[in-house]
Amino acid sequence: MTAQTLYLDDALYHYLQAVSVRETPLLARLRVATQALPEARWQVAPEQGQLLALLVRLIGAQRVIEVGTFTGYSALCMAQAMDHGQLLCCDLPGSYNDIAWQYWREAAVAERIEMRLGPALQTLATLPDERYDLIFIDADKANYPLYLEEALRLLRTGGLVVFDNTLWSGRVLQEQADSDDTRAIQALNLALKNDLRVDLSMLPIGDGLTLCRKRL
Ligand SMILES: C[S@@+](CC[C@H](N)C(=O)[O-])C[C@H]1O[C@@H](n2cnc3c(N)ncnc32)[C@H](O)[C@@H]1O
Repeated sequence: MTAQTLYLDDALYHYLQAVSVRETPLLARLRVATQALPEARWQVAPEQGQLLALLVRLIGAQRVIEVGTFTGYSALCMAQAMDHGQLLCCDLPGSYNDIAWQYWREAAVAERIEMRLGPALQTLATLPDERYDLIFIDADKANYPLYLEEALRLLRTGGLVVFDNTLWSGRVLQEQADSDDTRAIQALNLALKNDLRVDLSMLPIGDGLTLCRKRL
């Protein structure tokens, strides 16, 4: 029996990337362009992007929402995995919005993406119940518990909500949390453990990725 998830040192992590990540040249260019920005660490890891694309394909997602788009890397991964359908991206206005559109156009997926700029909770509140297949949450952490409630309203039965950063660089271990973001992620993780509305798996990939499948 495997007793514990394997610790990945640098060598093993690079091996995992080398043998499993199929990043396209366009995604690689977007990643390199993003690395030049001060907020570079916001972007998901390539293996996370690839997992999101796999999830889109696994459940045949056609209506997808992303909360937190930045330069569009995770959105591009998901959009390219959709044969048809629509990806709604929620973000705040920023110079990185244009970078996202530049790469989405180059990938010929721009026509299946809509971007709404403004606080995502306000955007989500305008959307209809139980219409969406997959929702990826990767924005303001302090609102994660509220995003869970909105996601469960918006998802169809069997739909997936995916939260990024649920290990929060280890800060989830803090007994006296030093920020609202940390407290919110801790609260979300604890609540999900016993939330019978969802099937649950927390993956130690990237900064922690939690998958929740809506049961009813
Ligand atoms: C971690 S980055 C997203 C990274 C992106 N998923 C990727 O892989 O490249 C978080 C994004 O959330 C956006 N954001 C932060 N607070 C937000 C809010 N209240 N509503 C909408 N977007 C927000 C930020 O502008 C930023 O672009």
